[in-house]
Amino acid sequence: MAAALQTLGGGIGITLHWIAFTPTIEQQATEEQKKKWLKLAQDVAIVGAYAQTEMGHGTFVRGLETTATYDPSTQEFVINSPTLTSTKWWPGGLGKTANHATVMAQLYTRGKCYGPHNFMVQIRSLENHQPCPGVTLGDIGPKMESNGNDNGFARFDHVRIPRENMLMKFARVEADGTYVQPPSSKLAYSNMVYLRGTFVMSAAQALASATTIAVRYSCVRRQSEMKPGEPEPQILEYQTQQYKLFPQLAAAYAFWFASWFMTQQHGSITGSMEKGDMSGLAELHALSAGLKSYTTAVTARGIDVCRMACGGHGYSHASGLPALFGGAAALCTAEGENTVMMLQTARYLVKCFAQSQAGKRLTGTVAYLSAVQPSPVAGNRNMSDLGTLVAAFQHRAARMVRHAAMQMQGEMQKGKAREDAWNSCSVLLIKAAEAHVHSFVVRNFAETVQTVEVDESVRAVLTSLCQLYSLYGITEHAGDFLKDGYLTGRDIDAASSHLSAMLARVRPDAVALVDAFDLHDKILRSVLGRYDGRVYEHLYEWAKKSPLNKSEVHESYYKYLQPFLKSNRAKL
Ligand SMILES: CC/C=C\C/C=C\C/C=C\C/C=C\C/C=C\C/C=C/C(=O)SCCNC(=O)CCNC(=O)[C@H](O)C(C)(C)COP(=O)(O)OP(=O)(O)OC[C@H]1O[C@@H](n2cnc3c(N)ncnc32)[C@H](O)[C@@H]1OP(=O)(O)O
Ligand SMILES: Cc1cc2nc3c(=O)[nH]c(=O)nc-3n(C[C@H](O)[C@H](O)[C@H](O)COP(=O)(O)OP(=O)(O)OC[C@H]3O[C@@H](n4cnc5c(N)ncnc54)[C@H](O)[C@@H]3O)c2cc1C
Repeated sequence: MAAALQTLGGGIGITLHWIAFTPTIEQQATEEQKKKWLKLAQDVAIVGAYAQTEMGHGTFVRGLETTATYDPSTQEFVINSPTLTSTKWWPGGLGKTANHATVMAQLYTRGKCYGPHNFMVQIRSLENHQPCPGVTLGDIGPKMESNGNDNGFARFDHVRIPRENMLMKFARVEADGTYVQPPSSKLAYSNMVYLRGTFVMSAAQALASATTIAVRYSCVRRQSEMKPGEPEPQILEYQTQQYKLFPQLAAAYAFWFASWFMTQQHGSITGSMEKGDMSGLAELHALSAGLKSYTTAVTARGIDVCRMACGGHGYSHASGLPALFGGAAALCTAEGENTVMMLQTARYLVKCFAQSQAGKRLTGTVAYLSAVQPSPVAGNRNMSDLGTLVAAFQHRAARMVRHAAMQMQGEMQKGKAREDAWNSCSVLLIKAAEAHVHSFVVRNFAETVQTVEVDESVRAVLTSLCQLYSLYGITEHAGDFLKDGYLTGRDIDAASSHLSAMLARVRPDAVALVDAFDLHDKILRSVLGRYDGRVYEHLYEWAKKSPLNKSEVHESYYKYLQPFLKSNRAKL
């Protein structure tokens, strides 16, 4: 993944060739079509972009305006951008790098629209890289981060492609224009499900990078006096610094383990789908959408906490943290904007809740929804027991899902249309879905630390990290757990004091825990996070290389400052 994210130099980028274009061929092309394009893509004999989003639509895929109209007389599709807002906008590599693109377009045949489908379109000449006839291309301009990637725009003016360029593994158009339905219309979205799943690992890696930088730097940096007259301590000795960094470190491990589960689930469910069993698709979509949304949001916030914990040097590009934040922030929007994705998970939860109310036994990641007792059993809980912590998160999620679903039912009973009831409860629905994903991450973390094949001393450290992650979640969201009395004020106090104990428990292993991510300096690209800890010498060397230091007196002095100073002095 790190290699794939490596751009080939400023201004071009083939990240999306690897993580979106090539997987789309793998997942949506027929065997015949794979023979034609897959090896070319894998050998980078062609470079591709995944062109779905348009200037006017990103979230609402069914609202995309690009058209692919079938012409049976020539057995071709005509790809067209009918409006300005239909201009493909954002796809990575589309501006200057790619010579092919999978284009998501509304399929029209025999005068009827069959919705969004993927089409292979050559966009640049393989001889001179000039845009193909009818294709207008360009870069969309500077962005918050990742300016090495040429996110681009594309317009199509009645560009003709052979019928065989429709990716036809699921849906097909016959030579005479007959449309053949896919097993599910959502299979055209399969690449997005796959990519969302990979974002969970991207988030874990990003948070692992940020915590590696911040923890290592917090052992190098000495500041202030903890006791008068004593030497300045490492800033990691301050409990507040531990409270900032260790929950992020624990989350990095939690998300890393969640990405293992996501990858395994994706493999097994898509394996079943290959055999025609579509039953797992809804769960896969809900899990990938929710995990992508949750992990990328927590990661972006967590990276900024790490940046702030490193003081002024954290704000310098020398730390690598601003770039990491910018990249992680992109993950919150790309591949399905986080709010919309979490609402997709909420939609699945409401559906499952209704099924469980109707007596159906739920399975998979929602099984707990039918098993959790509505009546709280208050009492002195053992807040250091992982089973107790997992049960608390599941009870919280089940209560919030039930509450949101019942609110929606209540709105509809008052006569509101389902869509209006949904919208007026969508904040509750989002919070319930977040609680659901949070409970999954906690449960998965606990199950992984209890079963992973490691030395018992390592298991003990991972168990402490899992307790820390869970206790942090409970104290940060205490109101959710207190609301129905499932946890008492005493339980929350116990959780807080146990959390403090866990901070102190993790401290001696903090550097080992970040070293275990095994992120090379070349990947970290951070003076503060250097493995050898020689921060100050390298910070000075880094600064001296700043372009502003190429000359002792910068040309701007002669152009602007000198005349300005002169005129001000003349007035004295
Ligand atoms: C270490 C790294 C550190 C930092 C990072 C460093 C660098 C990174 C920096 C820059 C790079 C950043 C990113 C690069 C990576 C990737 C690039 C990005 C690519 C893209 O963004 S590609 C475009 C992505 N676009 C989207 O995801 C669009 C989102 N919208 C949708 O998916 C759909 O429109 C939506 C919202 C699901 C709605 O679909 P629709 O309207 O058709 O359905 P409904 O809501 O009506 O639901 C109907 C029904 O269908 C079910 N369903 C929906 N989707 C799916 C699905 N995919 N699979 C299965 N089922 C689906 C839904 O559940 C409903 O079912 P029900 O009726 O309830 O039974
Ligand atoms: C770095 C980067 C790389 C990208 N790479 C690609 C790529 O390679 N290929 C590609 O096709 N696209 C790519 N994209 C585009 C990306 O997929 C879209 O930006 C994303 O899907 C969001 O769509 P949008 O930008 O239209 O935002 P909108 O959908 O307009 O969202 C704007 C706001 O409206 C809210 N909103 C929208 N719908 C709803 C709803 N139903 N309920 C509640 N709130 C809603 C959203 O939550 C959001 O806050 C990339 C984007 C970025 C930032």
